[in-house]
Amino acid sequence: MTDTQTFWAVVPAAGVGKRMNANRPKQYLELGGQTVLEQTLARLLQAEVFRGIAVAVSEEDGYWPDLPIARHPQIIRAPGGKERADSVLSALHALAGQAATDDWVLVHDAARPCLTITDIHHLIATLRDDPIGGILAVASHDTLKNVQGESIIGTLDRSYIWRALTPQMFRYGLLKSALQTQQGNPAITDEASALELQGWQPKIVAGRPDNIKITRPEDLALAEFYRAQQTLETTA
Ligand SMILES: Nc1ccn([C@@H]2O[C@H](COP(=O)(O)OP(=O)(O)OP(=O)(O)O)[C@@H](O)[C@H]2O)c(=O)n1
Ligand SMILES: C[C@](O)(CO)[C@H](O)COP(=O)(O)O
Repeated sequence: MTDTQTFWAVVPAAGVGKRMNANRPKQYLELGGQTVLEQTLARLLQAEVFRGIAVAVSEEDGYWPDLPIARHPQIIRAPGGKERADSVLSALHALAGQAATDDWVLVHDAARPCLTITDIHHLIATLRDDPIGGILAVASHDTLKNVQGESIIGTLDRSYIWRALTPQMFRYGLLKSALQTQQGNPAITDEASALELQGWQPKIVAGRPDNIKITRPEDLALAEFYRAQQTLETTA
């Protein structure tokens, strides 16, 4: 195991949060006395493994400059893109000249503030000597149905079905190349799908199911609950 590897984080934070239906993009909603984005970045900084964190924020976004964390020495701002994959690629471009081809990049959604330091360290420890990389994910524990309209047309074999989370951890050069090749492809909703379409088979690493993505209004209270539970765990 080489201890001289370098790790970067990329945080796509340029979405508008349509499904949240709030008065501002969901990453700027209040959570635990700060914004969701600040809480997510705090978890990444607390892991004490990243050389730098590139955050993709919308150009029109008036909220970002007012956040104290925007001036943190490890934070690098990048312009957001039309889709999440474009924002991630933009953040990778912002690391050009600093990140080496074989450096690791962990891409983590700004909308996932319940990520634990333990899961960051677990993902890195599991994949740091892997040639490709992989993702945190959660195995499905429910029966899953294939549906057309309002009718069930089949039942999926759930032993093959996992829910992808973030961070998704890949080598800088490989990830940048895959996202550039797949730019504009609407099927690319995470980093792993871009690698898959290039013929790679990223690894799955079991992560905590409370690492939820704040997507709909009810998710904010759930995130508050999970973070409170995590605090109890760490102080027990
Ligand atoms: N053009 C985009 C779209 C999304 N994201 C980010 O990608 C993460 C996951 O995306 P999602 O949950 O879909 O966020 P939104 O696109 O904002 O949500 P919605 O689809 O409801 O608008 C979020 O942190 C979001 O800010 C981004 O950086 N750039
Ligand atoms: C990257 C991701 O969070 C993995 O589950 C998910 O694909 C993001 O999808 P979204 O539609 O951009 O929220």
